[in-house]
Amino acid sequence: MYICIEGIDGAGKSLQVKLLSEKLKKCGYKVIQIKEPTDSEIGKLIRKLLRKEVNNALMTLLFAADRIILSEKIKKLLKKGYLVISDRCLWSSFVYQSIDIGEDWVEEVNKYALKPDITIFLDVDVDVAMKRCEKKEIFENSSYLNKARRKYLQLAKKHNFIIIDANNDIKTVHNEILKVIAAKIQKKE
Ligand SMILES: Nc1ncnc2c1ncn2[C@@H]1O[C@H](COP(=O)(O)OP(=O)(O)O)[C@@H](O)[C@H]1O
Ligand SMILES: Cc1cn([C@H]2C[C@H](O)[C@@H](COP(=O)(O)OP(=O)(O)O)O2)c(=O)[nH]c1=O
Repeated sequence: MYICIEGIDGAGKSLQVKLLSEKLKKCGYKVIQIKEPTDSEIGKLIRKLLRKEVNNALMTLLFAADRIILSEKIKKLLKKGYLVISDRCLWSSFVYQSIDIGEDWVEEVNKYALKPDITIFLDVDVDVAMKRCEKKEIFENSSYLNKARRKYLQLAKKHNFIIIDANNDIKTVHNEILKVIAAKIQKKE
């Protein structure tokens, strides 16, 4: 099963991916934790370019390329019975890249990227997220984050994301994620 945790910067994704992975490993599952952008050469280039204002079409293509390589790896892991838990996935491109250039082309270039079986959207108020963020990447300003949050909520409706209130404390959020995932895993077994 391919599980993705999504949300704006500061929602708590990387922390919750880690907590969920550790818990599921303790329960005896084979778990792989991943992240987008990845640590590949393309991922490294993306991180470098994120610090500059780069053409959005180029960023869309780079994110998609990074993701298509990753998708091939995920497919192999799923075949081996792993639970793959990701910090971000193609939905991040649907949110951040489509703000300027619309969703259709973003969807087209991500046609060959794997879609997660379950997407958990950590929904956090922008002011709470900003307080949690120390980094100053171009994405982290309040009007941008507000637009991104609204886009996530639209996608959540369309693609059945599970929405979790990420304003709550770390343990409460973790327990809610666990409840949802446990129910999905048991249903599949
Ligand atoms: N529910 C929470 N309550 C308070 N602080 C949190 C919570 N979740 C995450 N944090 C803290 O906020 C910061 C950003 O969390 P992180 O997991 O990196 O978010 P993201 O990956 O979504 O950007 C970290 O310092 C983390 O410890
Ligand atoms: C995966 C992905 C990330 N991003 C952006 C969102 C983030 O601001 C940035 C870096 O992602 P990330 O490392 O998750 O940021 P952070 O650790 O600060 O939460 O990349 C996109 O714009 N499109 C994408 O497809």
